Parts: sequence; structure tokens; C-alpha cells
Amino acid sequence: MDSNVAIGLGSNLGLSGQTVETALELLEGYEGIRVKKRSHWYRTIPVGPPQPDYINGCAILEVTVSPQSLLETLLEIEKTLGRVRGERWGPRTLDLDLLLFDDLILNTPTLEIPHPRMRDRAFVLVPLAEIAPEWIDPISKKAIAQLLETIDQSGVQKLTLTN
Ligand SMILES: Nc1ncnc2c1ncn2[C@@H]1O[C@H](COP(=O)(O)OP(=O)(O)OP(=O)(O)O)[C@@H](O)[C@H]1O
Ligand SMILES: Nc1nc2c(c(=O)[nH]1)N=C(CO)CN2
Repeated sequence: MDSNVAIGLGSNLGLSGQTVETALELLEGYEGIRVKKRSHWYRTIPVGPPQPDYINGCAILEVTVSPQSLLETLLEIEKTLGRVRGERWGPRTLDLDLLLFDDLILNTPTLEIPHPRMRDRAFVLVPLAEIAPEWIDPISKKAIAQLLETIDQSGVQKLTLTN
């Protein structure tokens, strides 16, 4: 059975625009993963310690793999594209977050779904609302478009030259 998954992509080191594009291409190359929809890319003000602006976006995948297996794939792509783990919420060449997996709620030591911080993050909700405004977050029971209404979006700016 196919599952619908939302992921978030982010980068603020190196050639960020290229890196996030390549991440989507690599994902398409995996058995059991298809990229169904993608948002525009956005320039976003960093949340956390002072660091360069990010490029952020979201994609909807159709998958036949398990949540854990998908997480492993995301971590593998982060590694392939040069991510070195630094400080928490610090700069990175690529960050791939698993945001939503159907209407699943999962809490394991290595994987939490929905992503626990997605509801507070304009850099997630703005691109996600572009491609999945009606998707209901199973924790808050609110649609993504509704969650977006409650947060400050001023740090998120659509990039018009790409995508
Ligand atoms: N929904 C999820 N998506 C991605 N990683 C997750 C998720 N839930 C738990 N993790 C775990 O979080 C670990 C560390 O993630 P990471 O270093 O990307 O955190 P971060 O990007 O600094 O912070 P944040 O999670 O706030 O975006 C991953 O190795 C993974 O095991
Ligand atoms: N704007 C923005 N800020 C961040 C981001 C991100 O992707 N975009 N990721 C972080 C670590 O998860 C910390 N801060």
C-alpha cells in the first residue's frame, strides 16, 4: 500500500540551491519512493544561533517503504551531500526532516512523527501549505493552512528565480 509522506528540506552552507535540488533527484532514485509534489524554494531567516539564511522547501512523496526505512534513506542522502553534524540547530549543508506520514503518530527514540517542531516553524509551514494545505496534523487535528494562520511568516520569502 502506498503512503503519503511530507518532508522538509533545508540548507544554509555551500551551494544550497543545488544541494536541495540534488536531494530530490537522489530520492527519486530509491526503490519505493516517488516525489509527487514539490514546493517553491524559499529564503528563510535562521531560527536558532546566528548563521547564514537558509533555503527551505517541502515535498510530498508517495512511498511503499516503512517510516524507519525512509528515515534511513533521508540520513543517507544527508551524508552523501556532505552534511557534517555540528551544533544543534547550527548551520548545515543539508537537513531532511520527515514531517508527516499519512495520519500516523509514532514515538521511538530515533523517529518522531509528526515532526515535533513543525507546528512552530514558518520555514516548514509556508512551503508545506503551498502543496498540502488540507493535510490534517494528527496531533493538533488542525489543517496545515490553519496552523499557518497562527504563526509569524515574516522571515520566509519566496524565491522567484528557481523552480
Ligand atoms: N521526524 C523526524 N525527521 C527527521 N529526523 C528525526 C525525526 N524524528 C527524530 N529524528 C531524529 O533526529 C535526529 C537528529 O536530527 P537532526 O540532527 O537533523 O536535528 P536538527 O535538524 O538539528 O533539529 P530539528 O529536529 O529541530 O530539525 C535524526 O538522526 C533522527 O534520528
Ligand atoms: N530558517 C531555518 N532555520 C533553521 C532550520 C531551517 O531549515 N531553516 N533548521 C534548523 C535545524 O533543524 C535550525 N534553524
